[in-house]
Amino acid sequence: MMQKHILTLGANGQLGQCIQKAASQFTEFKYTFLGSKACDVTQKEDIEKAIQEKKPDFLINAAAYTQVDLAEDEKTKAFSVNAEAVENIAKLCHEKQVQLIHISTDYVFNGEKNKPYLETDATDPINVYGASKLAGEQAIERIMSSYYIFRTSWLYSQFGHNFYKSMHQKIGSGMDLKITTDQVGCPTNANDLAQAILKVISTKIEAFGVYHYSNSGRATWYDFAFEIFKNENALEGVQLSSTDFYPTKAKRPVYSVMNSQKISETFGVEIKDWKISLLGLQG
Ligand SMILES: NC(=O)C1=CN([C@@H]2O[C@H](COP(=O)(O)OP(=O)(O)OC[C@H]3O[C@@H](n4cnc5c(N)ncnc54)[C@H](OP(=O)(O)O)[C@@H]3O)[C@@H](O)[C@H]2O)C=CC1
Ligand SMILES: Cc1cn([C@H]2C[C@H](O)[C@@H](COP(=O)(O)OP(=O)(O)O[C@H]3O[C@@H](C)C(=O)[C@@H](O)[C@H]3O)O2)c(=O)[nH]c1=O
Repeated sequence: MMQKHILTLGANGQLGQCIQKAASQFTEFKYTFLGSKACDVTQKEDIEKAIQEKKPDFLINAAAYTQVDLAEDEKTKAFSVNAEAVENIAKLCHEKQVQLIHISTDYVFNGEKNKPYLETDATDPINVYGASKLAGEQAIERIMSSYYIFRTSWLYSQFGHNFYKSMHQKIGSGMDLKITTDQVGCPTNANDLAQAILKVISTKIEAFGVYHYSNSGRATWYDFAFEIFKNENALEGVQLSSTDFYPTKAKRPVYSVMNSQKISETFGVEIKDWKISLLGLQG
């Protein structure tokens, strides 16, 4: 049987690098990884060329504009990558019968709920990044049916820029760190997400649609920072304190814990506790 081919765009970002790493555990597939230089998703002809040349069965779109605060001032750019480019990807995937795997965010919700968000809950983004990601989701839903949209939250890993790495860099610095308790969500190890994505594809179940995938449990950003330093026995080396207000340009949802039961029941994807998964990365 012909090996199925997975094309990943935005391959040098945090998730893209985690997918490259996870690929070694899913050897039944052939892979192509293209970064933003090889395929700029805002250029329709770049996507067209990549699909034409590689003829993938699956396209994972790991490309995104992810700077939540800057997006407030760069609305056009955020929408260009997170919405318009996604619309073109969806059109081309639909035309060429490529299954699309797209990643979205907990920031599509307004945070007014107080129990974990379900896929069926109403979206209502409160910042530009969230609005641009929602527009991307809606374009896919309008254009095609053979898609997976995985909404995830608070991604971190050994790759790229993320909260875990910025805290880690402060170990032993003696710095005064004030970390907010004003949001409750769930840190998610991007390596776990990468494995979940490949696992879903490998099941061949084809139950398309929107799925929530995060690690389990709940945390504030302060809890997350505390756990990072604790795991390194480094609580002494910084001045860590909590604050209930850390001013930022973009508003963020006060509550964005997601319920990942649907993906777990449909595909048998394992959902790890966030503290255990973090320890796995640090231990
Ligand atoms: N990070 C997080 O906390 C969360 C992320 N998500 C979603 O998960 C997905 C992966 O995020 P993550 O890996 O963390 O993000 P990163 O910012 O680490 O990676 C995004 C990648 O997209 C690339 N990219 C940006 N613009 C373009 C473009 N025009 N053409 C091609 N590639 C482009 C970037 O490349 P370059 O740097 O060269 O521009 C970068 O490599 C995204 O959809 C994001 O919205 C969801 C929830 C939480
Ligand atoms: C650096 C720092 C941040 N904070 C606060 C600011 C903010 O409210 C919160 C999180 O900070 P960040 O800006 O790192 O995280 P943020 O960019 O909001 O992370 C989000 O990224 C996008 C891409 C997503 O999709 C979301 O799921 C989520 O992961 O922590 C502190 O309280 N103290 C600090 O020293």
